[in-house]
Amino acid sequence: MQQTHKTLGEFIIENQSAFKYTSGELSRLINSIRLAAKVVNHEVNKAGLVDILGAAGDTNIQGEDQQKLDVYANKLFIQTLTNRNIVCGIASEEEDSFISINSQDEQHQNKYIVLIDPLDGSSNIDVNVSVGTIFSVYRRVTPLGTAVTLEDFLQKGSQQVAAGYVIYGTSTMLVYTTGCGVNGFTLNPAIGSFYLSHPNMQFPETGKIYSVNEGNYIHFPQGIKNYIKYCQMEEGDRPYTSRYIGSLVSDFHRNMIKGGIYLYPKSSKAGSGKLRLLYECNPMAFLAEQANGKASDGFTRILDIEPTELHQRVPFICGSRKMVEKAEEFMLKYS
Ligand SMILES: O=P(O)(O)OC[C@H]1O[C@](O)(COP(=O)(O)O)[C@@H](O)[C@@H]1O
Ligand SMILES: [Mg+2]
Ligand SMILES: [Mg+2]
Repeated sequence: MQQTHKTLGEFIIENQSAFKYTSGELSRLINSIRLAAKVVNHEVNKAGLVDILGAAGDTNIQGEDQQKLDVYANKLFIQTLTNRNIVCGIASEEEDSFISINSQDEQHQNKYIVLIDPLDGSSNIDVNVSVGTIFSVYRRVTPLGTAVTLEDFLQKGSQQVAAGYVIYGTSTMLVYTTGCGVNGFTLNPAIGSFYLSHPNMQFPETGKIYSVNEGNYIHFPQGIKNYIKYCQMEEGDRPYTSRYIGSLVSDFHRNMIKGGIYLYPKSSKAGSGKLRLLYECNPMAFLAEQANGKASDGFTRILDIEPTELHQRVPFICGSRKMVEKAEEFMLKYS
């Protein structure tokens, strides 16, 4: 990475005023995510994976077998955000309930909460395929200096002040928004700095890639079945290419660069879909909209959904605006 690219730190300082929400505290929060991501990246890539690969032998509240790396990443992000005394609460895919971080000392009246999927794409961990981390940041709604409550976490996605992901792939990137566009930073592992490599990332208005687990096809609503057939027809700009990595972060990242649509619909197997609203769909939807893309459950804008519980799942359709609108047309017409 030539030195010409500015570092994440330089970018934040330069854009302090420009960002809609960036405050010094929020910048320190993003920097904490960056620090933790570097350590997780090291573990994901280091030779000594034997000690943190494989199943941890537990299951999380979702009933999913926890991989050691899920547990390791979860502990690391929670520790980093707690020790740097930047947030007043954390909710994680790997924790049954939210964690209240009470710092009673006066000067630390932290106002931000973080919801996190510490390791996204868990099924890829043992097979050396890219995985990610997803985070979502809100201002608390209950009084400063008190213990956070569930109300602080059950906010609509439209209330987010920041959201982003880390992708541990052929290179490691931090991609985030604070409400004024999406910027991507690539880690130069030789010196441990993230450099602005993808300024102002935008979804192409349309694309030729659709990402869905077609193994669930027979369980999909009729509208989704018909949309998938539409993608495969020899007509107009189609057939599209099917690309599905099995890691939301990786499929989203590729589609944002090349143009495409990601679908995880509800099905007779997964009644509300698989992805969690608060720490997967909302942050990815915020990023999508900030990059001129779109995200819905097939009918409702993801960022407008009123959350009812911490780990609730919703159907998720996200990507290039025209492709999402076409899928919504099929959902409206056939479901
Ligand atoms: O294997 P499936 O059912 O297609 O699900 C794949 C999806 O599940 C996920 O792995 C869910 O995320 P977690 O790995 O964090 O549980 C997404 O990253 C991915 O898009
Ligand atoms: Mg996930
Ligand atoms: Mg996960």
